[in-house]
Amino acid sequence: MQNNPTWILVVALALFDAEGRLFLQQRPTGKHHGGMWEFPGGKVEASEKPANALVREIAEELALAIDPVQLEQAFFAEEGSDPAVVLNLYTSRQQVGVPQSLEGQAWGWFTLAEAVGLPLAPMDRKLLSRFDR
Ligand SMILES: Nc1nc2c([nH]c(=O)n2[C@@H]2O[C@H](COP(=O)(O)OP(=O)(O)OP(=O)(O)O)[C@@H](O)[C@H]2O)c(=O)[nH]1
Repeated sequence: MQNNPTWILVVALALFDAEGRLFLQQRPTGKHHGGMWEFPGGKVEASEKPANALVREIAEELALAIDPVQLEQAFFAEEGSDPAVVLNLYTSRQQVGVPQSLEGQAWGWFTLAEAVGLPLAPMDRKLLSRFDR
């Protein structure tokens, strides 16, 4: 990978519970988009496959074991430059139990109508609008 990439790949998960509610978490203040609500996930590291990066991020952030077989590719979004962030969103309806916020973020399960009322990271708002309500 080049030292100054023009884009970075971020993987994120739209995780739905049995009632069709969506899991979202709040970004820590002080980080890019601090205080905004987002899908769990993070940057894909060099030499990592995107789905494996997502499984790793969800384990690190929420102590949840996501089954890659239950991941479905959903939508892409792109934002900014130098580098552009390309967000690859997956969905899963795997029933996971209660997440543990290992990094201390607030989190919750939201209907899509509730989710759009939250302060969302801009790409997340675009991505959410793609789901049927
Ligand atoms: N994880 C995640 N990142 C998102 C979302 N939407 C969005 O714009 N981003 C942006 O994508 C980038 C991902 O950064 P991250 O901080 O979550 O990734 P990370 O944990 O691997 O990185 P770190 O080592 O910098 O903490 C940030 O610029 C973040 O603001 C989203 O829904 N989930």
